[in-house]
Amino acid sequence: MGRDHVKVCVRTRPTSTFAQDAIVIDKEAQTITVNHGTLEQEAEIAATGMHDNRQNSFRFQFHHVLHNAGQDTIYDGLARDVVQGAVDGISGCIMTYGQTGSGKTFTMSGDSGNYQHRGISPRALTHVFQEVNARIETAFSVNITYMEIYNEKIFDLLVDPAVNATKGDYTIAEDRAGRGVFVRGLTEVEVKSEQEALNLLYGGELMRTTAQHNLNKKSNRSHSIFTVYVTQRAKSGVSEKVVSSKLNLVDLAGSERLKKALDQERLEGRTVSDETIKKESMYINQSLSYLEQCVVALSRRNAGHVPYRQSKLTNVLKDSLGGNCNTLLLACIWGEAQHLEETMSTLRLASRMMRVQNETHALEVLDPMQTLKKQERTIRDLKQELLMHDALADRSRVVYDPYTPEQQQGIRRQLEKFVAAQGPEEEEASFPPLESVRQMREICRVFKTLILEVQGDARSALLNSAGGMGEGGLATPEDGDTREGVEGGNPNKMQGTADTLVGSMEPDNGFGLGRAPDHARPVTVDSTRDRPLSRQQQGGRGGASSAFMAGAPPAGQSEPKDGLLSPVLSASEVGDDGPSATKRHFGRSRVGGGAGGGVQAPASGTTFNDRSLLAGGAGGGPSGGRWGGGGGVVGEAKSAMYEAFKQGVGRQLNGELLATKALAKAQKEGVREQAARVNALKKQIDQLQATVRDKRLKRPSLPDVKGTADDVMDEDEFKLVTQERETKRNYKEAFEVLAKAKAKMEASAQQEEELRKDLIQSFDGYLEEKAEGGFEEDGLDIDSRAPLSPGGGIRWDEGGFEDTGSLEQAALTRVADKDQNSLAFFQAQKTRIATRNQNTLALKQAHRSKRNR
Ligand SMILES: Nc1ncnc2c1ncn2[C@@H]1O[C@H](COP(=O)(O)OP(=O)(O)OP(=O)(O)O)[C@@H](O)[C@H]1O
Repeated sequence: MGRDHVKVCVRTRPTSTFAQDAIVIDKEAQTITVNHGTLEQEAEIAATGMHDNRQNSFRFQFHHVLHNAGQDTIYDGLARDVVQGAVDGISGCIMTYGQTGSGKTFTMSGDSGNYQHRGISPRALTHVFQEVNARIETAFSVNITYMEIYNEKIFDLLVDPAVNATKGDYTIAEDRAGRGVFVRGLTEVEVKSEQEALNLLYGGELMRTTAQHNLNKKSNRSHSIFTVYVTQRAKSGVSEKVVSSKLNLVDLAGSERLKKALDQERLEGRTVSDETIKKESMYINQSLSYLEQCVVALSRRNAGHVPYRQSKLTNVLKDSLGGNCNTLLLACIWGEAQHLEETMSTLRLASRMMRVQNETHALEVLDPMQTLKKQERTIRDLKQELLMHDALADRSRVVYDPYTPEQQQGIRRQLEKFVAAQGPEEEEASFPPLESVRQMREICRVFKTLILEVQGDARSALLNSAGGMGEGGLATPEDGDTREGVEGGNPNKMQGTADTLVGSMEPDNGFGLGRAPDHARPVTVDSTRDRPLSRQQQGGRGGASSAFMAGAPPAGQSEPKDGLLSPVLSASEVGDDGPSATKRHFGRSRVGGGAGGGVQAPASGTTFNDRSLLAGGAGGGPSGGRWGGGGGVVGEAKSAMYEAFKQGVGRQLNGELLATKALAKAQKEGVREQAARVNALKKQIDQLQATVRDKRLKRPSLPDVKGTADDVMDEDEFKLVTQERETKRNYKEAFEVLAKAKAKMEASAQQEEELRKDLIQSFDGYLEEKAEGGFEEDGLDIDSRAPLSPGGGIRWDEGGFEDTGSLEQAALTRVADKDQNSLAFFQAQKTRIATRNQNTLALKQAHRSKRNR
């Protein structure tokens, strides 16, 4: 076991405008000095020409400072050891930390379209499988999980995003003997090859971006954790030891301040509300600040309480921070002047991390199956030894199987003879011959039974004689006493059965039915009738209460000594609605409790509903995504591409959108006209009603035949009333037409929104596909439209039909010629692109069928 400090390295993102005056890197001493004065200080210095004594120069020392370093340097110089440790049985964790855009994802995952620029994760998988394949004497099992923590909620990246949306939150558990901290319920996939592992890595990344579209959450606003579990045991099966380790590859969310996050999102054209961004920033900052609190607590000489449980991130990383783990922190910084504040904060946390110490040792556990097998082998060997020993000692009658009832009876008869023997000679003759320790043990056991029987007989004889000496004197069969044993007038039988229990051995060598003791009687309805029922019993419903009513204690519960049946649930547990309602209540209160820190986690399906999707996606233009920034297509160029896309690849979809838009507009106009008609009719009704009312007030009253006054309508008034009735009918009809027209208009508007969203998504996919051209730079040309079938297939090309099997083979040969190790990466990319295309297609089809419903 060894104690090691967390290794901390700083990586600068290459930039042409590196703030050389403000950030001074000493590669020899591995230090960074930041000359960071506040704006007020600088203004003050400019105005007065005098420096104040506030510190504005900070020097940080790290294990490594890598300026303009390539991906190879990062992996071979830093990450390789951690991965090697994980294969050797010591868990490892590599974390990237820093502000958005500083190169965290580039460092961890790299460029998925470029083999040379692949990051730590794909390289680590190559490394792991190289070791697994090389160590032929060891049986490895490699399992993978991939998750992200977004707004303090865990998302499984190895399942469809829709599954995550319906699933409740996952729980974090700890297995001290094996895998350490893990997330219960997360999909864990066993992988047999590097390519399978790479497929999961890229598949998970694809899930992140798919969820980005569907849930409007952005991948760089979440923490992602890719975990590789390695279990190894000796193939020979001689050792029952199992060594477990894991490798956590953590890409943390951007650590910038809220204002910067807002500016950045706006710049990238992300179409979500400020509230959403604020909420994301709040969760990110909260979890990073808890991470910092843990690091501060751990960096103290005597680390007391470490607040791991405050956030999901720190809880999941519990054993990577101050636990049994080789931890490497890669702090990524952007060396430009405008990012100085973020750089300072990154360097501060990184330098604190330098003080954190971890304990590293391989975790060995015993495989229960192997242990059992080993013990079975030992027993078999020992039995053989014993047989040989018996044969040599002429003890051939010794048996090692359990004694049968007949053999036990034989011992019993011999012992009875021995007990009945008179004098030493008889005793000697009746003494059972001793053959083995096992036989001696069995003799003792049978002897014990005999003694207990005699004791029991003596006790019951005493009791019977005491009972017979009571009121009625000594009981005789003539007295009509029907007690067992007495009935037949055989005192021996009475003694023999009085205390012989059901299944006990009887003196005549058989198993008697005996008599169950009183205390062994089951509780009957009668026996509980007199007992007062507790409140819970009276109030309980369902299974538990019916068990009470039948008088039987609930399964698994014994009857309490005081005679009262114990309640299934305590009073506090049983609510008015019975036990199940109580459970529901607990469930709710637990949810409430889980939302600690004053912020309630979003209930699944609440935050990420269709409406928020519409709000984000239907913003009128293509969503920013990864294309919005980081050197991608920006602003006007992107709009121009979008326009071109609408006229080209997306023409059909755009045509549909325009037609639907026109229809929606015409329908809106129709609704407006119909609403005017309805309003006019309403006005007409009001006027008619007023006129009729007026007329009714003015007309004279005439006495009727019964002498009471009654209203008589003149012709004019009759006409008006008829007209009013007619207008009301027209109004009703017009209103119904209006309602139908409105419904149609809303459906068209919705269809328009969906088409627009489709168009934007297709555009995003189109851009991404274009960007896959990165392979071409490398000479690894992957055709994203070609079907991914190992046997090949036929595809349409400009020149006509082509056999893609031979094309694929040619591409593979080219890749292998260039670098044999890149084959798995190449294949995984093909799978990723094919999956992405399938996802896009499925998404479009789902939208279509929804629209047509
Ligand atoms: N060391 C580097 N060399 C070359 N390009 C880099 C380097 N670091 C970052 N980049 C480029 O900078 C851009 C932003 O990097 P990246 O996405 O890795 O940043 P990030 O810190 O992960 O940001 P986010 O928090 O948004 O995910 C990418 O286009 C990436 O290719």
